[in-house]
Amino acid sequence: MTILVFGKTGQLAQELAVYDGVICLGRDQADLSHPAACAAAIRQAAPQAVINAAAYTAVDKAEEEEALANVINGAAPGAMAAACAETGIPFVTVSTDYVFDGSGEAPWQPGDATAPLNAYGRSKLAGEEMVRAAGGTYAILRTSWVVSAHGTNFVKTMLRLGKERERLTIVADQTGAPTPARDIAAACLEIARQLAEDPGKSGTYHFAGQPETSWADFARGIFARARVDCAVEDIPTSAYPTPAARPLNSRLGCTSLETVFNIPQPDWRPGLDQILKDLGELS
Ligand SMILES: NC(=O)C1=CN([C@@H]2O[C@H](COP(=O)(O)OP(=O)(O)OC[C@H]3O[C@@H](n4cnc5c(N)ncnc54)[C@H](OP(=O)(O)O)[C@@H]3O)[C@@H](O)[C@H]2O)C=CC1
Ligand SMILES: Cc1cn([C@H]2C[C@H](O)[C@@H](COP(=O)(O)OP(=O)(O)O[C@H]3O[C@@H](C)C(=O)[C@@H](O)[C@H]3O)O2)c(=O)[nH]c1=O
Ligand SMILES: [Mg+2]
Repeated sequence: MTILVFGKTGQLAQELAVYDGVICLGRDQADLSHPAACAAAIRQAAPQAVINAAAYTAVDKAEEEEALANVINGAAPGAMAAACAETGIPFVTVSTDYVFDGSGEAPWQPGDATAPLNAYGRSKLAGEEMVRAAGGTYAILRTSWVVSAHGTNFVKTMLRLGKERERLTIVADQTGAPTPARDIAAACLEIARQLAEDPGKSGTYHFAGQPETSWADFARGIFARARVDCAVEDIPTSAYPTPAARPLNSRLGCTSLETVFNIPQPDWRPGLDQILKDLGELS
């Protein structure tokens, strides 16, 4: 199966790039701030499926650049989905826990009401709506707290800060689950393959690691595994002000992905160990 991937340098894109039959388009080949160019790239490459692994992911900066975030996270996947619908191929795109308002303590299910707290979440939700409206074969895969050895993420930030400082204050009242980009890549490919066989599986699904944790406990776990000597002090979100508000409850209910696609939730702990090994922080 030939699969066209939007994104080349990002966490997910780099994990997809290692598979045979995957062609990754970087920003120089397809700029998502020009949605029509993304549609044209699909028509030109004539793949058997498309995965969108590119996005505007700078959550705080999006507050100042909401219009640009809306084009990259909204109109661009919309145009990709329309081009895929035209040519009759499956489209897989990735979305986020940040489409929810984070209320309550129950895991969010795919059909639950969305109410993003920030500009990034609104832009991702706009993308979801445009992808559904395109009327083709699609999967929207919402995930959370993506980590890998590549790009920028919480694991790499903690390793950097933890080596510089004796103590860090980390929010302890945001609950969710880290998700290794490597597992998301494998899931996206399996979903694309199954959608090509059965377009009836189209829909919105959740995919996150397990078990649930907080950012503070996750930081402690990273330091324990990598043997970094840095104390973590729990703080409430109110003590860590940021331009963008973040949801307190980021739990994602992932059972429908397992029922429909037979893709189980990964345990993020061996995934973290593999990332630390890839970074040379664990032998
Ligand atoms: N990171 C996370 O914690 C989470 C991510 N997600 C979603 O998962 C998906 C993958 O995220 P992740 O791999 O972490 O993202 P990254 O931030 O690691 O990478 C984003 C990618 O998008 C590309 N990109 C950004 N703007 C453009 C543009 N205008 N034209 C072309 N390419 C562009 C970047 O390219 P360049 O290097 O050139 O800027 C980069 O390759 C996204 O849909 C994201 O919203 C969901 C939940 C959590
Ligand atoms: C560096 C640092 C962060 N934090 C907090 C801030 C935040 O609530 C949490 C995680 O920080 P991050 O910068 O990784 O947060 P953020 O970039 O918002 O992470 C999100 O990215 C987008 C793209 C998503 O879709 C989400 O699923 C989620 O992964 O840790 C501290 O409390 N102390 C610290 O020293
Ligand atoms: Mg971030």
